[in-house]
Amino acid sequence: SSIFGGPPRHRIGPPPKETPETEPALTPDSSEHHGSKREDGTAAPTNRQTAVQVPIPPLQPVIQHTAPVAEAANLESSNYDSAGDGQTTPKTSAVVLDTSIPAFSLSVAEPAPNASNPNRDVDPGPLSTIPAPTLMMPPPPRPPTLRPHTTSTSPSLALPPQRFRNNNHPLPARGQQQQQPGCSTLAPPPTHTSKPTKPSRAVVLTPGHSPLDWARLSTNPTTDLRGLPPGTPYLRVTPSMLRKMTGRRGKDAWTVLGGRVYNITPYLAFHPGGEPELLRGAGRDGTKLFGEVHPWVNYEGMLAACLVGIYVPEEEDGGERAGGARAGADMEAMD
Ligand code: HEM
Repeated sequence: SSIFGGPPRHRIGPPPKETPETEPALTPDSSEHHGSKREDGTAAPTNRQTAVQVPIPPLQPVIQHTAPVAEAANLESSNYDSAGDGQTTPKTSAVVLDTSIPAFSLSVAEPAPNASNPNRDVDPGPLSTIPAPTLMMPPPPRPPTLRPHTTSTSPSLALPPQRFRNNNHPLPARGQQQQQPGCSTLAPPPTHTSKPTKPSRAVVLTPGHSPLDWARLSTNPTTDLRGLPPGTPYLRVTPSMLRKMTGRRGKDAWTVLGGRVYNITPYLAFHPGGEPELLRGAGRDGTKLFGEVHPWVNYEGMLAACLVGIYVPEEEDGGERAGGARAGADMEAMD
C-alpha cells in the first residue's frame, strides 16, 4: 500500500485528484460529463461500471486492451472538466485507464517526475511495485567523511575512539600517566640531554649604543677607532707594552684576541656584557676569556676598525732590533 490509501498501480494522472478516497466521492455530474465527451461513448459507461464494481480487477476486459493511449489521455483530461452534460457515470475514467493500460507502461512513459521526486524515499508510490533498478538511478556513493567513526575497525583522521583515550587501554598515550586532567598528551617526554639555562648577564645599553649603532659606527670608512695618530701603521705590541693599556690613568684599553691587539675603548659602551666585563680582558691576552663567554662572537669583524697591531713576544735585547725599535718608538709617541 502507499500513503494514498490504496493500491498505487490503479492510479494515473495528477496525484491530488486520484486518491482512492476521492474516486468513490466523485459526483455523478463529473462522471457523466466524462462519458459525454467520448466519441465512442457506447462502450465506455459499461467498462466504467465494471471497474467500479471491481476496484482491483484481476482480469482486464479485452476491449480495454485495444484502447489507444491517446484516447485514455483525453479521457483523463476530460475527467477534470467541470462542465457536465447531464449524463451520469458511476465511475471516472481513472478506473478505465487503470484497467486498460498496464502500470508498467505508464511508469516507463513518465520516469522523470518519479525519479526526481525528492520524497521518493518515503513515498515510493506506484513505482514501488516495479523493480527499482529499471526505474531510477542508484543513489550516488556518499563522499568520504572525516567524522569520528564509531566502529573500531574504520580508519579515521579524527579523534581516536574513546577507548584509546582512557587509562584502561593497554597502550596509553605518551606521558599520559603524568598528565593532569585537561593537559595535552603531545608533550615531549622528559629528557636529560638539555643543559639548564644560565641566567643572562647582559646589561641594558645606553641609548645610541646598541649593536646596530656599533655596526653603523665601526663600518664607517672615515672612522678611526684605533686611538693612534692618523697614518700610524700597525704596531708590534709586546707584553710589556700591553700591560700599560688597561683603560685606567688616562690610557686606552687594549686586549689581545687571536694574536691581534685591539683597542677596545670605543667599544666599552657598546658591549652587551657591560664595561666591567669587557675590561677584564684589558691589558692582557683575553683570547681564553673571550672564548669562555661567547666564542660565537665575530670579534674580527666587529673590531676591525679598532685594530692596533699584532701581539709579539718581548725582545730580549730591549728593542735594539729594527722591529722592536719601531714598536717602542710608536709606543713612546702614543705616551
Ligand atoms: C674579553 C673580555 C670579555 C668578557 C669578559 C666579555 C663578557 C661578556 C658577557 C658576560 C656577556 C653577556 C653574556 C650574556 O648575555 O649572558 C657578553 C656578551 C657579549 N659580548 Fe662580551 N666579553 C668580552 C669581550 C668582548 C669583545 C672583545 C666583544 C666584541 C668584539 C664582545 C662582544 C660581546 C657580544 C656581541 C655579546 C652579546 C653576545 C650575545 O648576546 O650572544 N665581548 N660578553
